[in-house]
Order: sequence, then structure tokens, then C-alpha cells
Amino acid sequence: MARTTSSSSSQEHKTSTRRRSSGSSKRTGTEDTARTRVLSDDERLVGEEPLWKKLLLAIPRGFGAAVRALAGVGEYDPMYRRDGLCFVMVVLSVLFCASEWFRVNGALGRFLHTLAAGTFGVMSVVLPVFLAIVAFRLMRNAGKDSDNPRVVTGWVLLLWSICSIIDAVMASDTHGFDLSVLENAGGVFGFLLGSPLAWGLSKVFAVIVFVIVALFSLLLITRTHVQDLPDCFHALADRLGGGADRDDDQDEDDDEQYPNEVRVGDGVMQMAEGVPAHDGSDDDAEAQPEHKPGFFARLFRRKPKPDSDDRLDEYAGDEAFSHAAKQHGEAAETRLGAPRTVSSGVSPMAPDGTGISQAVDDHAQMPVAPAIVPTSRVSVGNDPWAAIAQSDARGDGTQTAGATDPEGTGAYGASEGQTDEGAGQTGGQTPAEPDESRPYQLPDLGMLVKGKPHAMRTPANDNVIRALTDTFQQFKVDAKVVGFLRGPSVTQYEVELGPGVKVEKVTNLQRNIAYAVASSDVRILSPIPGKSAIGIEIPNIDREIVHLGDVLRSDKARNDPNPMLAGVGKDVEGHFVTADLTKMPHLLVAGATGSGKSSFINSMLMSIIMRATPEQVRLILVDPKRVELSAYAGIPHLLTPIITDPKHAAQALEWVVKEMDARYDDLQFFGFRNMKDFNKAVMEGKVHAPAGSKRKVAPYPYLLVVVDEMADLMMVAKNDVESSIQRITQLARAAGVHLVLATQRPSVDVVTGLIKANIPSRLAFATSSATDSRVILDTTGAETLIGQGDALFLPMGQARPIRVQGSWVGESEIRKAVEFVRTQRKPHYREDIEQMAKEADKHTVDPTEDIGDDMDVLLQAAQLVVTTQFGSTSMLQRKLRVGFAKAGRLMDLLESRGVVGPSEGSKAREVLVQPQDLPQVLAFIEGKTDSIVSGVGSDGEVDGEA
Ligand SMILES: Nc1ncnc2c1ncn2[C@@H]1O[C@H](COP(=O)(O)OP(=O)(O)OP(=O)(O)O)[C@@H](O)[C@H]1O
Repeated sequence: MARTTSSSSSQEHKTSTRRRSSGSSKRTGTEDTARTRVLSDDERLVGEEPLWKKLLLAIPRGFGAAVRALAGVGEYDPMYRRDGLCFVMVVLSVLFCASEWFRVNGALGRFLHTLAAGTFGVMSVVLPVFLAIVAFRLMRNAGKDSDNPRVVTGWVLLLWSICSIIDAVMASDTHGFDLSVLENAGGVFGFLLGSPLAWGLSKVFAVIVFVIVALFSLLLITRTHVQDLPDCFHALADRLGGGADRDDDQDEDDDEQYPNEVRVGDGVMQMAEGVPAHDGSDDDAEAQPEHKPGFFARLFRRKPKPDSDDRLDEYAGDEAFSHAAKQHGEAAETRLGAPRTVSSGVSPMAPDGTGISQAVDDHAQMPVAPAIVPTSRVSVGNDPWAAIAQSDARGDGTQTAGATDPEGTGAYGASEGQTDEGAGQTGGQTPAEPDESRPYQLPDLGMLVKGKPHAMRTPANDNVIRALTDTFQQFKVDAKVVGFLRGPSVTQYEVELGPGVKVEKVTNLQRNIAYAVASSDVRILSPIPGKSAIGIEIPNIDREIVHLGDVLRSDKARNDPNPMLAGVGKDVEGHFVTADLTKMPHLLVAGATGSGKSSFINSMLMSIIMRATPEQVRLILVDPKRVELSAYAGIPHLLTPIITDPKHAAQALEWVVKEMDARYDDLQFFGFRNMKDFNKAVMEGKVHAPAGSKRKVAPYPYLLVVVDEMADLMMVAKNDVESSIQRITQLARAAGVHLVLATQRPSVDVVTGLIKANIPSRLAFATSSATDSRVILDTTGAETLIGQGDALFLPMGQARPIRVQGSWVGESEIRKAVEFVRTQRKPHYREDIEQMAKEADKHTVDPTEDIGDDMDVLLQAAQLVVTTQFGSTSMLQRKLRVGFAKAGRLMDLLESRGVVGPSEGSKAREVLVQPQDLPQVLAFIEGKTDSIVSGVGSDGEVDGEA
């Protein structure tokens, strides 16, 4: 990234230098640069204009330039030109108002009347209004996206067709050109087409033609497409006939769209006992009638500019591989290669080398294929050095990571208009009032950024091969790099041993290799599975970004209609990796802070937004960090507003358990083993509601619950969360409910044995220690990952984790896609989830109620257990001098507060909090804080940081 930035800035520098040298040599550097920029802007503006416009404006521009030159005025602001034009139109409007409406009898008045009436006939009377409207429009709308040409063309066409109609009716009987007749008909303007058409076709047909043209011009003015006309008529009929019909339609639409949402009190089949009914009337906004701007409103309204909303051109979250510090300058890079070349004694490279770099160049020019980029094992052949020498001699073709393809951003503009609806939280952006009668459209994959083609070999790889070979030579190990596989972030070098050489001779060199390649993250695989060779994985210094768009556009993803498919990234061989979330069926994502968890969750959610309709997948997003998932606020896939309060999250999980049970009841009732079969049978019309029931049987959507930070939930309501997760994970697969749990604290108190046992698929990003890696993957390895999306992926059923570079999706892409879906449908939230949370809040009892008079002794017990990290009842008996029954009760109280785990028979209980958290624990037991981790207590006395 750093290199890309510096090279682009140096490029800019060169360009400006070139411009300077071609400009006036007398100017100072600063002036000159500024001048170059202004000129180039202006040139760019003129260059973008079509030829006809340039020709048309050549004379006025030339005149203006001459006046400015004479008056000594500098460059003008193009805005003034527009204002000037509007001003002239307003003045003309006033003049024609005087001549046409008040018929002022001066010479100018008469001249203007002759001019207007001669041109427009009797329509000259509307000329002042016409000019005023056009001036008003130009004043309010400017720029490329203003639609001015279309709207002004519409108005001119309307005027022309009316003039032509008048001409056809009133002047076509006079065969010939008679200005006095035309002045009282459609003027010269109408005569041009009106009379000829009336003469050649008959008056009636000419009029019909012009009426059609007039209607078309109205469509142009109102920016209405022909296909929208039925909607317009429908809306008009609604307005005239009252809202009753509309409400019925709305209900029907909702029934179709959310078929499983059983309404309260509509006599439908009840869900299992205790399951809150699926109340379809769950959206406040639904009470408000949909409002689409009317026909006349659109005649004059200002078109919202795509960039007039709150969106930025670029977001901080667009940047992949962000570094806290960047290196600048080229000297450092030059120095890097030089000493090693000398020390290794490798012969200098041939200056006319070809081959390798050529291959790299070819890749650079390769069109971006939507299919899987084939990666073949690059064979270095018998003599790798020749190739290296040649490639280095060329010294080009390096693919630097970090640069995004600006063209790939796609020209997807924001949809028109935004409202406050659906935000409801985090001050999120607001979607337009969606027209839900239209079929739902998935966002176009072209909206996502295209990455560079995968490079199979770069000079950086050759440098590493040289360093490896040097190391083997220096330590007199008979081993040779015979090939390598370049992935986006890591390359696996294949090393073959000479006869009789022990594998340990290479594995023992790990630290020396790390030193030689200047990377601490060297991983040695001995052997590479399925090969008699050792694999050495070394991070690429020129990492590639794996764009989610490329993963989703791959053949593999395109050919899979599964709405729950997530684009994970690329493996070390450069193959795209996708994951079927239904098969996971639950996924644990863990890694240290900054390792790429949130980026993965973004990619996963974006995969769903891009591929699944809200009818197919519904989401519950839990974001205790509050900012990570806020971009998704208001998407129609959401079942509840994004949950940020960990306590409410625990309630939502409970709701999921009930929903799942209800689904099970349904499956049982209809005799299906899982939701997939049930949905299939419903689609084929093989499932019918029992006779007498009004219920419509419809496919169930998948339900995906994403928790961005599990630790926060576990701290608040460990037992509830754990038991909900356990129940969901055990049963959810058949019911189409799937969990994705992420945490940056992969310690045993967060990722408990119970959770681990029930979540079979794991995705480990870089961890800070081998212990953390073991907690997630049951094996080490994640601690050697290089961060920023580098991950070990262990899907269910696979014995060994695969190394992947996670896919990246920028914030701008997320916002575009989110806006696209939000403008189509409103989210239909389930109120019962929120109700459960509210009721739980109401029922919150005094946290110290069950402790009674034992508070002091309980605090002592907590202190003992936490400081000794030993959860033994007999220890409490001894140290606190209490009986067995009391010690047992104290231990149960500690369990209910999440201090110790459940009883494990005669063994001591697991202690779930660390000694350093003792002050928070004591405050929590005393009821001063809401949770063991919360910083400030309910009465504000305790600071969790203490
Ligand atoms: N797949 C990726 N490709 C490129 N860069 C990435 C990728 N994933 C993460 N990064 C880089 O790493 C930074 C941190 O990533 P991210 O926010 O996903 O980490 P995190 O694990 O969620 O951290 P935290 O737990 O603190 O939220 C990103 O801003 C980005 O610069």
C-alpha cells in the first residue's frame, strides 16, 4: 500500500513537472502548479462536451473570452455562466410578459410581440411562463445528474407539439406561408411540422400524432417511464377511490411476502405453546401510507443528487491492509535487495532477461476472468537461479497490493430519495420509501469492486527463493526449492530434500529462514499433504486484496443458487473459497483485535445481501460494539433492529429458541425431517394447511444470527446465553437456523467447552498466542498468521484447517448494496423479539434478593474462589468455617453470578473469572453493576477499569 501510494504520488509529481515545463517559464512553481490544475479542470469540462454544444457555444464563449481579456478579468466560475443564463431568461420573461400580456405599445414592445407571435403564434402568450419555468429549473438543478437536457427538451417538445396542433387546426387550410395567418395560429414553430403533416395526412391524424408527441413530452418532463404508467393510474385511482382498496392490497402483498408471519387473531393455526405469534403488523412505519411524489410534484421537483445524501465518496472502511505507519521513499526498497544479493554470492542478473517477468507482465494484462483463476504450480525447474536472475534483471512486473481498481467500483448510483424510515438506530442512513409492489431485485454483482488478476509469480517470490537457497547453502543442507504456489497473502514454497537428508534439518532452520526472509510468520509443513516435499509458507510482501466481488463472480459461486453461500476468500493456491452456511451449520469466528473478523462478517453479510432475498434469509444482528454492523441498519433482511444491548441479545437468542421450537412443531405436524424438504414440498404445492385453518403454508426463510462480540454477551448472561446457544446449535440445523459467533477473546470463559462442542466449524484469524489458537481450532497455527484477513478455516467435517486470505469488501460497496436493497423493501421487524426484551427488563428482580443475610460471607467466598482459582465447596467449608449445606449454597450463588461453572460431581468447579477481575465481580455480586464487565454501575459508583 505504501509503495502504491508513493509511486502514485511520484507519478503525479512527474506529470505536474511535465506540465510546468511546457507552461510559462516565468511563473513561480506554486503559481504554475495551481495554474496547471485550473487549466486542466477547464479543459476537462470542455473536453467532456459534445461537439454540437461546443459549436453552438463557440461564438458566445469567444465573445465572453474577448470581453474578459479586454476588461482584464481573470478566469470565471462556470456557475456564473449558468446564473447569467437564468438571469437573461428571467429578463426575457419579463419583457415578453409586457409585450404579450400587457401589449405595451412602444417600439420594443411591438417588436417583441411580432417576434413572439411570429414564432409561436397564439402560444406566445405562454412564453413568459415558459421562460420563467426553464429559468427556475436551471437555477435549482445543475450538473451532470440534473436531468436538465431531458426536462428542457420535454418542455420544448410540449410547446412545439401544441403549436403544431394549433397550426394543423387553424392554419393548414391556407396552402402556403402567410405570416399574418401564422401569428394567429401556431406561429412559424407550429408551421414547420403542423401544416406539412396536415396537408399530407389530414388534420385529424396530424393532430393525433402531435397529441402523442405531447404526451411523450409530458413523460420526459415528469421523468416517468411508460412501464410506470399503470402504477401512476393505480395511485390516482386509489386517491380518488379512498384508501380501503389499497389497504386490502397491501395486506395481500404482505401475506405473500412474509407468508410465515402468522397474524395475531386472524384465526390461523397457532404456533407451539409459549411461542409468540408471528405478528405481521410489526412495523410502525406500516401505519403510514406509502407516499410516492405525485405527477405534478414531479413536474417541478428537484432531482435528488446521488451524492446529496449523507454518503461520502470514500470511507475509512474502504481501505484494506491499513497500516498504522507507512514507509516512504524508494531508497529503503533499493537497499533491501542489495546486501542480500552481495552476501549470497548469486551472480548478477542478465540485463536482457526475459521469461519470468514477461510472464508476470502477461498476467498484469490478463483480463479479469469471472471464473476461477487457474493456478498452476510454478515450477522453477532444475536451475531456479537463471530464472531469478532474469526476472530481477528486468526489475519490473511487481504487483503491489493494496491498490483497488477504480473502474471496478461500478457506476451504481444511489437510488432516488431517502427517508428517515428504517434507521431507528445508530443514526444510520435512511432509505427511500420503497415501492413494495415491485418484484424484489438482487443487487447487481457489478456493483462490487473488481480486483487485479491473480499474480502467479512476482519478483518478491524470486527474492524469497534466493534467500531460501542461500540459507540452505550456508547451513549445508542439501535441499532445493523446486516450485511454489502463490496465494494472495502467502506463498507456499516446495522444498525437496537430497537423498539421506533428514526433514528435521530443514524444520530446525525455521528461525534462520525467518531471519533470511525477514518475516516472523514462517510456517513449515512437513510434508505438504500428499507430497514428498516440505512446504514453507512465507507471507508475500506484495499481498493481494481478495475482493468479495471477484469471489461472488466466480463460476463456483455463480453456479450455486444457495442463498446462504458466503464468499470466504482465496486459499494459498489462489482458488476461491466459498462456504455454505447451512452446512457449517454454525460457525465460530475468533482472532485478536485487527485480525479481520469484522471484515469477514461484512463479507458474509454482503454475500447474503447480494444473493438472497429477504424471503430467503432473515437476519438477527447482534453488535455490542455498536459500530461494526451499523451499516446494515434498515435492510429488509433484518428481523429486528440491530441489537446492541447484550441483555437484549440474550433475549433475542431465547426468541430464536422459541422460533426454532415452533418450526419443529410445524415440521412434526406436516411430517418433515428438515426445513429444506418442507420448503421444497411447499414450493411443489404438496403441503396444505389442515381443513378449516386459514393459514397459508409457505416456505420458511433461513434464519441467520450473527453475534459480533460474544464475550460481551457471555459476561452479561453467561448461563442464559450458553443454554440458548446450546439448544439452538443442537437442533437448529433442521430448522434452518444458523449461528455465526465472533469473538476477540478466544479464552475458555468465552468459548466454553459447551459452545465449542456444539459449533463444529471454526474460522481462526491471527491470535496472540498458541493457547488462543488451541481454544479455537484445537491445534496451534493461528498464532503464526499474519493478520488482516489471513485465516485458518476449519469447516465441519474437514480434518485439517485450510489457510485462506479473507475476502474484502469496502465500506462504499456495503453502502451501495445496502441502499439498493433498502430502497426496495422496508424491514418488517418482529415486535415480539423486542417485547420479550422489554418484559425481561420489567421482570428484573433485585439482584441481591436471593442472597439475603449471606452477603458478607458470599463476598468472602467469591474472593477466595477467584484469588485461588479453585472452585471447591470443601475449601469454602474449611476456610470460612461453614457447614456443607451453606458452602454448597454459596457455591450455587457464585454459579448463578457466572463466577464458577456448573458442578462437575466430586471435582472442583471451573472458575470463570480471572483474579484481576475481582473488583468487578464483587461489585456485581453486591448489585452495584449490571454485569461483571460493565464499567459503571447502576448507581455510578464502580468503575470497571479499576
Ligand atoms: N480480508 C482482508 N483483506 C485486506 N485487509 C483486511 C482484511 N481483513 C482485515 N483487513 C485489514 O485489517 C483491519 C482490521 O480488520 P477488522 O476490523 O476486520 O479486524 P477485527 O478482527 O474485527 O478487529 P476488532 O476485533 O478490533 O474489531 C481492516 O481495517 C483492514 O485494513
